[in-house]
Amino acid sequence: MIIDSNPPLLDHYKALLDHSSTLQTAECDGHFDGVAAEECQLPMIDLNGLKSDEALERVECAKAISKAASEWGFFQVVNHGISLELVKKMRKEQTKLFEAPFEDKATSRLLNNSYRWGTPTATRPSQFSWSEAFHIPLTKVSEEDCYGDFISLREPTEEFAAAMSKLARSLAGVLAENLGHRRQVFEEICDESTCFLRLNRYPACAVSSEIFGLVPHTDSGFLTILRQDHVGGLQLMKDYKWVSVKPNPEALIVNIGDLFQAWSNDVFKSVEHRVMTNKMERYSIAYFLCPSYDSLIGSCREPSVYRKFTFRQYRSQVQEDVKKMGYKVGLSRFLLQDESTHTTLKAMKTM
Ligand SMILES: C=C1C[C@]23C[C@@]1(O)CC[C@H]2[C@@]12CC[C@H](O)[C@@](C)(C(=O)O1)[C@H]2[C@@H]3C(=O)O
Ligand SMILES: O=C(O)CCC(=O)C(=O)O
Ligand SMILES: [Fe+2]
Repeated sequence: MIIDSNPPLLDHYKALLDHSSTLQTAECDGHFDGVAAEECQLPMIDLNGLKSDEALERVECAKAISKAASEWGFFQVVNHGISLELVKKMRKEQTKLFEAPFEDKATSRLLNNSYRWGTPTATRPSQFSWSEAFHIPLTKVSEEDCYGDFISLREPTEEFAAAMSKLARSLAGVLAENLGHRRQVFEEICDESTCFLRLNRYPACAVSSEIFGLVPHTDSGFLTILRQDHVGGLQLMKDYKWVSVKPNPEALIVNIGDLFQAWSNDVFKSVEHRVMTNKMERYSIAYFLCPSYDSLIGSCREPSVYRKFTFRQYRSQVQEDVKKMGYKVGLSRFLLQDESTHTTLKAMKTM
């Protein structure tokens, strides 16, 4: 059996796994239904439509984006303006970074000291994340000092982050406009202070195919753009079932985050997703478009489903819940009505 020891995921989780007589996986916790998830074709949007000379084509493209954001919460885009050459350069440098010895990644203050691995707070297998990541704040992307011995990562990261940022803002603008708002509304509340790039690596996992690469969650920000490699493993909730997203080398995946769901008053959906492990390692990069900490997120329509809150309040509530309960409760914490009922239902679901 090939066990990846960088990072030392197995050493860390062994005690929890050893606890049960059989290998206790997330299935035993009721998180797997025992049926292989069906592969789905996410709505595919050709972004050339937004630049068309024909007004009708531009409108149709914008409508297709909004439809996908409200029916799926997820879609994929092609002709997004990020070249395959840049994606390949990024992958090469990302691989070099993660291949570094564990101690270097964990202790050398790399990339704003943003290295994370596994789930330190996990008390049972369903809470494991068999993965490692760097969260690079956009404000740090250009700082040479952040890169240490990995300075060749700086140039592609800078270019990649700028392109993802432009794309995320443009998509958020289209979605806002389709709800009757100004395209610039997100330009005004999103600055670089909270947006970040997350470099993910999911090591090969020979322990069980039923351990998560990344535990089920919704993203907290406005919008996420993801580049996944050819391995696959991303699954999302569609019509109360987990479905797998087929990798497409030319496409980027876009998903709505909690704050966009709140802002749109539940028109756009922040959908739960997770990453399954594989016998092959997998890489991905996600860009998170977030508002500055103190901007107030209210609903763009009345009557509002959620009370107004800032991103700072939302983040600290998520962190508090994860610390206290081991999972994120999320948006239902901020519902104006039936607050306690929703929180209880969500808690029961994740038990
Ligand atoms: C334990 C957790 C931290 C996390 C929310 C979660 O319940 C499950 C996934 C985590 C994740 C992964 C992607 C993003 O980086 C993140 C900010 C998110 O929205 O979900 C983190 C959460 C977090 O650290 O707040
Ligand atoms: O790696 C993936 O496919 C998904 C990553 C993800 O969901 C996240 O970083 O929030
Ligand atoms: Fe996510």
